[in-house]
Formats: sequence, structure tokens, C-alpha cells
Amino acid sequence: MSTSAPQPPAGAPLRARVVRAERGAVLVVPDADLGAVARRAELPRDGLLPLPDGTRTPPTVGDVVDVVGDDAGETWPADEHATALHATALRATGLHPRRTAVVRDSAGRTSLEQVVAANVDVVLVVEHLDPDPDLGRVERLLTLAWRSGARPVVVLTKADLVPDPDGMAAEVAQVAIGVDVHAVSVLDGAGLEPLRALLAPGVAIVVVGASGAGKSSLVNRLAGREVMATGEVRVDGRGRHTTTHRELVPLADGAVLVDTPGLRGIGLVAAPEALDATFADVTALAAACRFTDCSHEREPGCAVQAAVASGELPARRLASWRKLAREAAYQARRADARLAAEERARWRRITRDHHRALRGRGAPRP
Ligand SMILES: Nc1nc2c(ncn2[C@@H]2O[C@H](COP(=O)(O)OP(=O)(O)OP(=O)(O)O)[C@@H](O)[C@H]2O)c(=O)[nH]1
Ligand SMILES: [Zn+2]
Repeated sequence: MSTSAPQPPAGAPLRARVVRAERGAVLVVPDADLGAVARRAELPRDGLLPLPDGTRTPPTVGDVVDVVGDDAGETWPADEHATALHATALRATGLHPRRTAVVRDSAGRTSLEQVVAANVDVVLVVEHLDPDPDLGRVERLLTLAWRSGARPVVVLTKADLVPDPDGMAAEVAQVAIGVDVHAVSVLDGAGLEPLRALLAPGVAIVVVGASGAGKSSLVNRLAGREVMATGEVRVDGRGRHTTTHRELVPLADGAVLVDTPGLRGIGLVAAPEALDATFADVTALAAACRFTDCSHEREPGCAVQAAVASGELPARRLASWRKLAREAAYQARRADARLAAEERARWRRITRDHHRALRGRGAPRP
């Protein structure tokens, strides 16, 4: 934690990073000192912040925002006890364009997808080596990672429990095209060095993977302290972490972990380009199919089916691609239906308001 945290020149906004988004406010740290004590910054009344192009968006964890203080020359508090001296809230005034965005299909009826984390640099796709890794799950999580725009890295945990971790890693690497695959063990520390190298200052990582994959063990080992709770409730010397819980957690060497509840149990969001990245082999083969809209089922001249027949492409791989492509198509249709419903609702409101305005002016009822 720095004592010489950057200070905005009087009047000029400070670039800050959102460590948690709340209703009406965000908790922020200076973008240049992600380990600093978080301060509260009020949002405009509608809870939205303007991007440079004028569109207004709700900020989320990881966002870079402009903040201004009410008192010119206010310093960032050096430690938690100093926050009382800085009771005046900052104000968030603008949102910087997102470099990357982890999105999930929104359960709500009003928006199509929800950004659960912004400006993530690296997505660690964590899967165990024991029991055997689930290749379909790795492919699903890689698709999510590619969709975000961040760099995916596969981490295979529990290497100490299997006789040939490197051989298994090589097999997984075949379904993780263009992605580094590391076999690691938190027990003996094997394979952790290349991961530490990823944790450069300012780098934001997220960790995705099934329950029991070893996400918390891995992150805590990388951080050298417990930053990700392995159980339900986190208890430490100062009691439960509730109100002060930040979702952008300092790791080592200036890197941060995005640990937000929104990331747990994340659904796949329709994204054909992300599927193309995950299944670059299938995509490349498909380019040689006779029909451009080939579904690779039983069309004549299907290069994908031919590759399966010759053993070049595992049938499992094609089945996995098909399953995710169907899901993506289903979600795209659902999003379209929701958009259409929103549009109808908007028109109903507009017509109603129009009629009210007419009546208000004493115009004859239609
Ligand atoms: N032998 C061995 N066990 C490991 C390793 N990493 C994790 N484990 C064990 O695997 C179990 C699950 O690890 P967690 O880190 O809690 O897994 P998680 O992915 O955070 O699980 P959730 O919190 O449920 O999402 C724990 O019992 C760990 O001790 C490893 O490298 N070697
Ligand atoms: Zn085909």
C-alpha cells in the first residue's frame, strides 16, 4: 500500500479503477496504484457514466473512470484509518472505453447481456488433472475467455496426483489452439513460475473453472496469502469481510485478481467469433466445405465430416463445437426476441405519452 499515492491536480480528474460497483456509487483506487485504499465515488443520479462518444453505461468492476474531488488537492488516504479524514466523497464523471469485457447473458428482461468485469487482461481457465480434465469444459471456458477479448491461459492443477502431467497437458493443448497450457501443483510448486511471470504490474486476471478445480488454492499460492476464500465465509483477524470487500483484489507485484460474484456460474454468451477462435481447426476445415452455409451434418462435399472420417479431427471435438454453436444460436435468438419485446414496449410508451400530451392540450380523444 503506497503512501505517496497519486493526487489529482486541483480540478483535473484522476484516472481511477473501479474495485466494486454499488448502487449509486463505485469504490475506486488510483489506476496507477491498484493496491491503494479504496475510496467511494458518487455516480450521477441515473447510475450511469458517459463514455467519450456520449453513450451512458453502468460502471462495473475493473472499469477505468475519471473521478474528481470536492476539495481541491485532496490526497488519497495512506491507510484505512485515514479514510475518516476524507469523508467528502469523490464524484465519478466519466468512463474510459473498455479494452476487454467479460459478459454474461443477463437474466433480467431489460438488458441483453451484462458486463461482469471490464479491462481484464488474462483469463486463467483452471481445470484439474485428477479426475481427468473435461475437454468440453475447457473448450466452453476458452470460448468465454476469447469472447472477453482478454488472453486465455489454461492451468491444469493437481499435477502431483498424476504420473504424466506433461503428457496430459500436451493432450489438452490440442484443444486449446493458440493458448499456453501449464500443468501445476500448489503442493510442490511445480509449474507456477510461468504463471507468476504473467502477474506484471497493472495486469488484471480472472480465474474461471468448475468447483473443486483448484482456483482458490492456485490464486492464494500465487498471491502468497489468502485472497480468495476457499470456504463460504471469509474470516480474518478483523472479522468478516463484508462492507469492505473489494472485487479487485491486489495480488503480488501490482497485479490484481478480479473476484466478483458475477463471474461464478457464468453462462456462455452468443459469440460466433469466440467459437471460431476456440475451434480454429474446425473453422479452417469449414472453409473448404462445398457449401458456405454447410452445417457439417451430412452435406455432400463437407470437409469437416471428411476430416472426422479420416481421423484428422476427433469426433468429440466436432460434437463439442456443435453443442456450443447451438447454445450460441439459441441465445442469439433469445436476445433478438428480447430486443423486439423491448422495442414494442418502447413504442407503447411513446404512443401512450403522445396520447396523454394530446389530451393534456385538450385535443379530442382519438
Ligand atoms: N493434491 C493437490 N490438491 C489440490 C491442488 N490444488 C487444489 N487442491 C485441492 O483441491 C480441492 C479444491 O481446491 P479449491 O482451491 O478449493 O478449488 P476451487 O476451484 O476454488 O473450488 P470452489 O471454491 O468450489 O470453486 C482442495 O481440497 C484443494 O486442497 C494441487 O495442486 N494438488
Ligand atoms: Zn461442412
